[in-house]
Amino acid sequence: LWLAVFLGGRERVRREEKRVMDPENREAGAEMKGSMLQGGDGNERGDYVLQEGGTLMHDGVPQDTGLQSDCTVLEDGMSQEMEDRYFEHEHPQEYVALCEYTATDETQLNFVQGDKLLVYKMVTPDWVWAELNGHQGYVPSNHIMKASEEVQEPVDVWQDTEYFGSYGTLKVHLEMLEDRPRTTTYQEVIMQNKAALRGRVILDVGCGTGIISLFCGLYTQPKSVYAVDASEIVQHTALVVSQNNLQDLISVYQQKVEHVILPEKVDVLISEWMGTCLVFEYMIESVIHARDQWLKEDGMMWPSVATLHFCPCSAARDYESKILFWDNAYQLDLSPFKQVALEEFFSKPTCHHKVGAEDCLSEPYDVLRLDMNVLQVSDLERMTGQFFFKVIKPGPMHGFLSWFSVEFHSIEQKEQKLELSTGPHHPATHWKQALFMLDEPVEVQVGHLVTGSVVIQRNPVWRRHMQVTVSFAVTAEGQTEPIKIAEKTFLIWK
Ligand SMILES: C[S@@+](CC[C@H](N)C(=O)[O-])C[C@H]1O[C@@H](n2cnc3c(N)ncnc32)[C@H](O)[C@@H]1O
Repeated sequence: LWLAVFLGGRERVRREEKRVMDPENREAGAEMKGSMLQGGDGNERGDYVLQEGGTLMHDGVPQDTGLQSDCTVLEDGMSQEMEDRYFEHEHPQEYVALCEYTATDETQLNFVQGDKLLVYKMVTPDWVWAELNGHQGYVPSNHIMKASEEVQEPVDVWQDTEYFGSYGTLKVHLEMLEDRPRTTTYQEVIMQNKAALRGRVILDVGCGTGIISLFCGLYTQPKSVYAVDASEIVQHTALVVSQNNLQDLISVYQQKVEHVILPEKVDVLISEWMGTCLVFEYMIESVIHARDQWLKEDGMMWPSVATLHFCPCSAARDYESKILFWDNAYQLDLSPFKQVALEEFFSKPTCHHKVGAEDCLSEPYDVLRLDMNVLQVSDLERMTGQFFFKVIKPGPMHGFLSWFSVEFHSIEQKEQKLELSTGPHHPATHWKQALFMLDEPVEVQVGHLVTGSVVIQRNPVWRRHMQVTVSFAVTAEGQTEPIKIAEKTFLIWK
């Protein structure tokens, strides 16, 4: 659900620009005598001479300093125009000294490593005019770097600020609470296991408003419930717990579950962690960490199993409105926009999309089945599933529809389970379905086979994101040569 906020939110931009310092240059002492500037390393920089009249000479060649040639040189080596220009019109910028520097005359500044200097102007490629502790003077440019570059801001590859920020708003939680198929499934699981939960310790990973913990407190008599969430919403959750007089049973922690220290191990770990295409957001990783850290050996995971389903489908309305539209609009051929439209509309799945069950062209196929008791974090990097569809309804196959379901195993009756499905044959949930549109439809007939694979590759940098590659072949009944072979990769969302 974070997605909606994320898409509208501000993305962090990784700073590509990085100043590379040459340690030899940095260490080399620069000399300056009077108005003569000398390059510190004595190599390419040569000699600079600021002549009367303001002309800066480099190895005898006049340099363009951006100054008028008829400006007058002041006693300290600065021209009047420099002063005007630097001090009245330029905004000084903060720089940091990379190492110590001892001035070789009174027009230069002394400084030590870490000093913060205000730089007014780059006078030559090697010298800047700067200020330190109220004194102004020349500073060799290879001894300093911009303060903003000083410490590379660590990139938040989990985007936790935005992520937990979005879960800190009530709008997101209201949408989840209003999703009755979702919320009542968790309620039912707890009620059905009421007897087995008596005296047990429960961990609610990502408790949000606390609804699951509150159900546990209300319907069962657990020993204790630990409700953990890193978003600010839990400040209110703690009040709600007291308001319902459940503070002796439920303890609320505002922390990432990876960092929480609980007083004891737990019998049951319950969490609502599922995202688009089951795993987007990769909160599942936090659940696995919590399981390994806090669940007793024979403890119960809820959900116990999570399954991703795919199904070939028609989506004529989407294809017509987004792609065919460009063939003829207002009696004009706008088809050159079709390629742009494919990129813009169909390079990512259409999420939270409701496709009718009547648009499914075959029975769905379980492409991934995750056993939450044994799943490892390393399994999440690349997940591959196969599909094998037999077409039961003819039509244009515009793409694949995907959704997930989760199972909750009973604590006492091993065979009994409760299921929450987000598919088109079940009551709509806030997840709806994800539609993976092909670039062009394939006509399929009853009996055709659509076989292939789905690969979910987690983004190696942005840990909440992934790409989904669907490869498939369509083969007519009784034939061996496919009518169509294709592959398409979709981003969710980076
Ligand atoms: C999908 S919401 C579910 C909220 C609530 N359990 C419910 O059913 O209404 C997921 C919640 O998990 C929290 N969360 C995600 N990752 C977490 C982590 N690593 N540690 C703690 N909380 C986390 C989020 O802040 C969010 O409130």
